[in-house]
Amino acid sequence: MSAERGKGTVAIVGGAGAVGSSTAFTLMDSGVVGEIILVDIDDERAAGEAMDLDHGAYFTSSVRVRTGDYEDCWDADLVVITAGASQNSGETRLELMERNAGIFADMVPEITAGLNDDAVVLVVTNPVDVLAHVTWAVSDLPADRVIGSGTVLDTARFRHALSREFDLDPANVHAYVIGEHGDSEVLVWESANLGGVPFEQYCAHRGVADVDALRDRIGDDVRNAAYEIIERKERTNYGVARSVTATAERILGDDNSILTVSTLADGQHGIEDVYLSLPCTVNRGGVRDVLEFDLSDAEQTELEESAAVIRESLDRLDLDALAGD
Ligand SMILES: NC(=O)C1=CN([C@@H]2O[C@H](COP(=O)(O)OP(=O)(O)OC[C@H]3O[C@@H](n4cnc5c(N)ncnc54)[C@H](O)[C@@H]3O)[C@@H](O)[C@H]2O)C=CC1
Ligand SMILES: CC(=O)C(=O)O
Repeated sequence: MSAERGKGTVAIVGGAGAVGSSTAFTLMDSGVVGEIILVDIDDERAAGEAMDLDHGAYFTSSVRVRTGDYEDCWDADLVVITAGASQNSGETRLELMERNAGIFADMVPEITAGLNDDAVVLVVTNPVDVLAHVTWAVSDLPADRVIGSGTVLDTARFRHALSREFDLDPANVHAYVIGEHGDSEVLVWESANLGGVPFEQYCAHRGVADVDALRDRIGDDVRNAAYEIIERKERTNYGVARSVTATAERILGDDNSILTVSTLADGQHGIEDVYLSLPCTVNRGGVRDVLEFDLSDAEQTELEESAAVIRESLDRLDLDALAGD
């Protein structure tokens, strides 16, 4: 790691925006980061955010926060990309694709041209699966070092909903959301468990009368969470900041943690050559391995449909042209 005191350097591209600056704020408390570099085309706002954040370092940690340009990413251990347009109320994540793919095609080669060999790039901008794929395609980076923030946030929303429903410590809730970070995401009930007790068995234990209705209600809440928040405050930033910080901590801490980040599927569950979220072991090298696990037949079909949604979007982009081939 390159930063002072053996801690990591994180560059946040889009760092003056709501998600980027909120992520910088939460990263400052992580204990694994020594320097945060905010990179943004809005130089003035980035400078203001960096000053404001850096003053807070007095109270929390020895993290230094400063601004930089794309070349400053080259010294980073982790580059988080939050740059680009965000959804308006009622807009889907996929509707941002054309706007943000163009930005990525211009920006990513400059960010990655001189990147550390062992740096990891974590894409957050939506539609995150498509843009992680674009980042990989327009750079020379190996796929295991290009990660999308994926459904880490959706998995947190799912676990949060279950823990609130049953008034249970979230640490005892084990459940994943996989597939697209978007409307076609898949809540995996087949392996969901509360303290090791399978979901349906736990529902019986707690006297849940209509398990299907509970599944539907929680599924709708998790899938629509971002729409509900954006309708009220125009954006989501705090939940995602915490989920990106948690992912950054696991990467920089070399933790071998299992997270549902977006990765290039390589035959898992019969899916190939598309970035989507599956449970992955994450460490300093990025994605170490991708897990396959039990899905019901319906969940397997939903996952295939989710992969098809992402694939159709990718097919609308000319990846070769974006890569300048
Ligand atoms: N993956 C996830 O779980 C989530 C993703 N998002 C996505 O994050 C993205 C950012 O959202 P917000 O921060 O709310 O938007 P924002 O508009 O507040 O910030 C975007 C920032 O990107 C900067 N920017 C634009 N083009 C740039 C370029 N070429 N180089 C450097 N900086 C550039 C802008 O100046 C701005 O400061 C959106 O695409 C949003 O949908 C938001 C929440 C959750
Ligand atoms: C905006 C977005 O992707 C989210 O909050 O899930």
